[in-house]
Amino acid sequence: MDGSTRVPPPRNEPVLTYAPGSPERAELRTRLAELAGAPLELTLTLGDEQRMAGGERFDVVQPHRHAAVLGVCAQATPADAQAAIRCARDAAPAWRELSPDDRAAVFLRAADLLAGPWRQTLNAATMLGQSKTVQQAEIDSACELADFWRYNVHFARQVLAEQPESAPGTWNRSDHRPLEGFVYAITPFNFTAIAGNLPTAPALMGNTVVWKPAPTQQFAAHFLMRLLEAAGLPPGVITMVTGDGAAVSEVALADPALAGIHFTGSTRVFQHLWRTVGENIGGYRSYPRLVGETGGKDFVVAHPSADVDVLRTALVRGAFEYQGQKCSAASRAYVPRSVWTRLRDDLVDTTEALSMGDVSDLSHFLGAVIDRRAFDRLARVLDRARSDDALTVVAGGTADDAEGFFVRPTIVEGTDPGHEVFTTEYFGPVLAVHVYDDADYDAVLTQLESVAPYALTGAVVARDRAAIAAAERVLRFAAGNFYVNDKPTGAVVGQQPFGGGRASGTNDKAGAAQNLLRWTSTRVIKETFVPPTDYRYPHMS
Ligand SMILES: NC(=O)c1ccc[n+]([C@@H]2O[C@H](COP(=O)([O-])OP(=O)(O)OC[C@H]3O[C@@H](n4cnc5c(N)ncnc54)[C@H](O)[C@@H]3O)[C@@H](O)[C@H]2O)c1
Ligand SMILES: N[C@@H](CCC=O)C(=O)O
Repeated sequence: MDGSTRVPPPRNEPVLTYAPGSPERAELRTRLAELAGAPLELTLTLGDEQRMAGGERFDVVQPHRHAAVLGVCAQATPADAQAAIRCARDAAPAWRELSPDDRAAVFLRAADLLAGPWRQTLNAATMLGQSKTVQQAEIDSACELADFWRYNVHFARQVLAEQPESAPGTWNRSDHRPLEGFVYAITPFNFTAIAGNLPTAPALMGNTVVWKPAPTQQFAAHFLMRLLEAAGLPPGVITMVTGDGAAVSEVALADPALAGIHFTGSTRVFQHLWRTVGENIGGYRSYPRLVGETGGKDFVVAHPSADVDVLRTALVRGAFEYQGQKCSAASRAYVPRSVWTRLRDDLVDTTEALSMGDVSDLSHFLGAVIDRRAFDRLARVLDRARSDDALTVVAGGTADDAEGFFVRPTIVEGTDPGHEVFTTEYFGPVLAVHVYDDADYDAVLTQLESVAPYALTGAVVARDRAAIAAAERVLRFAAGNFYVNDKPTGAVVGQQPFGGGRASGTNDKAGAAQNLLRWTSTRVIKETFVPPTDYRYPHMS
């Protein structure tokens, strides 16, 4: 990656179909049965040591069958966090001295292992632990993660190759150093790919990392760590700590060597981390880089010229795939009355027919929401919606936790576009619809632009080019990823670099050169070949 070698050109990992009779389907079924049948100890990884964290133990279960335990995990204690930071510090000199090509090779090998022999392990772990259907697991834990690793190597090469001009008689060089200290990567439950990307992107740039996965993603995170080891990641480059992170943050955010935070999760937690760093700012060796991709209240706005079939598909897939638990999920839609008249019954029937259940049965479109907390929160949202005169529940509206945390895909019609259903992130399968008079398209664009604090994803569905152009113009700052005649989910690494602004994050675009730049601290070296030997300038004579 110093410019003298060629790296394999990146390509997006093809999405396998898992159609009946396919070899990938058979292999996945075997792996699902194996992983479901053998509960694991979900340990910390501290250098070459794996042991249970010292705090309270808890079970990691299948969300769609909450009696089925996948493993036992434990809360990391402050002492565990200190041990992790020590590992990161000890591993740093050798890792940053390794050539960029050698570091890149680890992640290119990890990508090939993932796309090949490890594919069904990561898919099965993600399906069982996070209740993803096979389609949702395949685009996440197999394809997107392999893409992150391959494209990051490609983009890192561009970052490292970036060099300044040199005037005659001088040679200027940029030395893209890693940060001085450790990076703290904190990852969400909903994407195994994000869990894999957040610690490895800073590591690729020469940093060592303390990684804390979400407890509800810990099952797949465990296998991810094993995969990185199999790919040749040296011990200590990424240490993995388990649990909810409170004790880890107490230690990590107070450590003078905290060099950066790579976070994805809720706006509330990111703001808490940022605030704590602010309070401790005088105590760090350098200013920690704060990179966070957070919540969303993502919109689909339809114009009277919209194709109803395109709109219906964008809404069903955009709102309900993975139970609406994507930061990018369509959670509010603005539909002109003439289109709603033709769309409503069909959309409701399609939604009511979506099959939901244990994701090991590959025929389902939906699984369960992630845990008891999410279930209770969403059940309360549905209760409120049913008793609110300003809202009409037109599809779904029920939840059942007898076997798993199941929430029916729900559509709520709301007359007031300033209502909470159009502004609050619920992070579940709840789509709010506002029906507007056809003549009010421009006013609707203006209203939806800033009614919610977020600016992550959004989509316009229209055939009229002027309507598309108006949406692009008016909504320029309302989304970091904007879609025309498509659902607002499913960004592909290398094609739609992902991230949003406002309360949705720092928009450092995961899987792009912009993100990798944040994990470097550039030193510029100027060398003068024939230096001056007299301090005086000509104008002084
Ligand atoms: N913008 C994006 O790219 C993106 C992607 C995925 C998810 N998200 C957002 O993530 C949220 C859902 O994910 P979640 O429920 O896992 O989010 P969350 O904020 O509850 O948790 C995220 C991570 O932070 C950890 N955490 C919480 N408090 C902590 C603390 N004090 N110290 C250290 N770690 C702490 C959690 O254990 C978890 O690992 C939604 O708001 C969603 O929009 C955003
Ligand atoms: N990058 C994903 C969303 C990640 C957040 O949950 C998408 O584009 O759907």
